Amino acid sequence: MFKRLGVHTSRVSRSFFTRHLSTYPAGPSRSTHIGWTVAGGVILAIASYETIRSPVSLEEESPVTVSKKHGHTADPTAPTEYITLKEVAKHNLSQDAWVIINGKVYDVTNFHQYHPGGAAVILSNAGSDVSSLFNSLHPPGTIENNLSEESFKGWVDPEITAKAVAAQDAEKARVAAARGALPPVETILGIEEFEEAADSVMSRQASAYYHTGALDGISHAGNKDAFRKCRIVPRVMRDVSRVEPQTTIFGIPSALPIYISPSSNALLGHPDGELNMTRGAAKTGIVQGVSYVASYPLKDILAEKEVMDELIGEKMGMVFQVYVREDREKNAEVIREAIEGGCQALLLTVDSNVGDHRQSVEKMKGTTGSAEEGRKFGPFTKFTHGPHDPRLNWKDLDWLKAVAGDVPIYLKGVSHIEDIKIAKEHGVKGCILSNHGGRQLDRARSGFDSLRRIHDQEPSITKEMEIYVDGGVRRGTDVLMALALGARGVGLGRPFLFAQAAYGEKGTIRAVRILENEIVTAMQLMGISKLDQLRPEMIECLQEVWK
Ligand SMILES: Cc1cc2nc3c(=O)[nH]c(=O)nc-3n(C[C@H](O)[C@H](O)[C@H](O)COP(=O)(O)O)c2cc1C
Repeated sequence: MFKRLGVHTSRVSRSFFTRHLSTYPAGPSRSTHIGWTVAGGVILAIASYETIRSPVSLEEESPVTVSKKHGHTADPTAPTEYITLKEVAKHNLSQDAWVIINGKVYDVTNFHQYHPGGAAVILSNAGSDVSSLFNSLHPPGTIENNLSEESFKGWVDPEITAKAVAAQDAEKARVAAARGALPPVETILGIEEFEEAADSVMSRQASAYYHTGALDGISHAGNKDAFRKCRIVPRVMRDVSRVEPQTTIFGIPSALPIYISPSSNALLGHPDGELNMTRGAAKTGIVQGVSYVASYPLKDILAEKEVMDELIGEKMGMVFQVYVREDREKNAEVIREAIEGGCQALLLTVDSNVGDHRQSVEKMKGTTGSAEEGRKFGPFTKFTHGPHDPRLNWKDLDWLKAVAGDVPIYLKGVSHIEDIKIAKEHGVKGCILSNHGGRQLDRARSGFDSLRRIHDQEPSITKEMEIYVDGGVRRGTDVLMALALGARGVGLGRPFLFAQAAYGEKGTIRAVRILENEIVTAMQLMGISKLDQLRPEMIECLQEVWK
């Protein structure tokens, strides 16, 4: 539910978090209550992503008291008073909303409107225990990164939540066993095989979050289909004993024409989250795209980059993806932090000016929305969309350019050829043709189909500015087909999320190695030894019926 936001993020220090850990009530359920731990200054996720709703009901609770004394306080720092479920239940309004998360009560009245997943899910659960829902979708660190210290209202008696805690522990044990049962990473032979491995170690909700597309999933499925429509016409009898798959991506030298497309919430899959990708990208020489809403704090990712730079003896490739928020000042602060930390380009995501619309994930949250009668919207009703800013428009590029200084800007999520031309006029370095992995506008054309369209209509564009593609790329041949039609490189989102979820850093490296092998072999079989020998004539695609 919660993610880092521009507003109300008065960052609570780690000491706030650890203090709360250390004051957690003593007693039998203490060791089973918390799904998080702190190691070496880094918060490690061992949160269980269980599907349970708390089995606690109001009926199970003792009288209407606001608090009750706890009898066994062996730990002098343990709370002696608890907030009753009945008291929490009273705070179930948008102007007064409390929730229970892992035995702690939080006031989210000033937060719910900024919740990236929408206010509705918080409000429909206000006044209740949302631990299972929360744990299944949020990485550790979420609370302290988003809620102020004052939001913490107190504790719920651990005896009351013991059943829910036990269920979460069972899930933790299941995940540990599933990780132990994973086959060696070297047995993964194609990047799509990571999905099954990752699904076995993730909760149903976390898997759904990674897999899902918007609404009917037409764009999501269409992304892979777009590549299936095409065939390669290889050349023969050429010396391909030496092959060079190297190129530059976003102006950064890259071992391969691929990059890790920025994706949020890597921590949902693995305790090291985005750091797995930082390490994997550095060690294989490809570029990592870091999401504006990465689950690890940006400063931790940048610190890991520094470690990697030292290790590999050069600057690893890292670019920062930008979401424009209503609070531009806070926005600028985050972007400057990324640049100062060594990010070499900015990818401005332009297909997400409002939040997503993913029915399958919504279903799991159990939100119902409104069923009130009456006309809700008039012409040009002003909508609020959580942290996204629906005002985003071309003029914002002047603001971003001023913040970026010399750092080049690329637009991520472009489909229409006219938008590419406007972007060029605004001094943007390049565009990423993408429909956000089919997660935003369902039925939006795939990035690869947009590339084909450009190639048909105005192929010179790919010479005038850098064009990238993402969405549905799963094989080395997909990469080469995109390059043959004018792309400089391609991004992969889900494959790296799943790879790191199942195998951590090793998964990221293995995914790169698999793609490297496929790219090099396909280049040889196509009769080319360098990427610039790829030609559009080597690709033939089924034409759409309307052509
Ligand atoms: C779970 C998930 C989270 C994502 N988060 C972001 C994000 O924070 N910012 C962004 O610009 N794109 C995000 N994307 C989109 C990816 O960058 C990329 O466009 C997409 O995943 C490409 O499609 P693919 O998954 O088929 O490779 C996300 C995608 C997924 C699957």
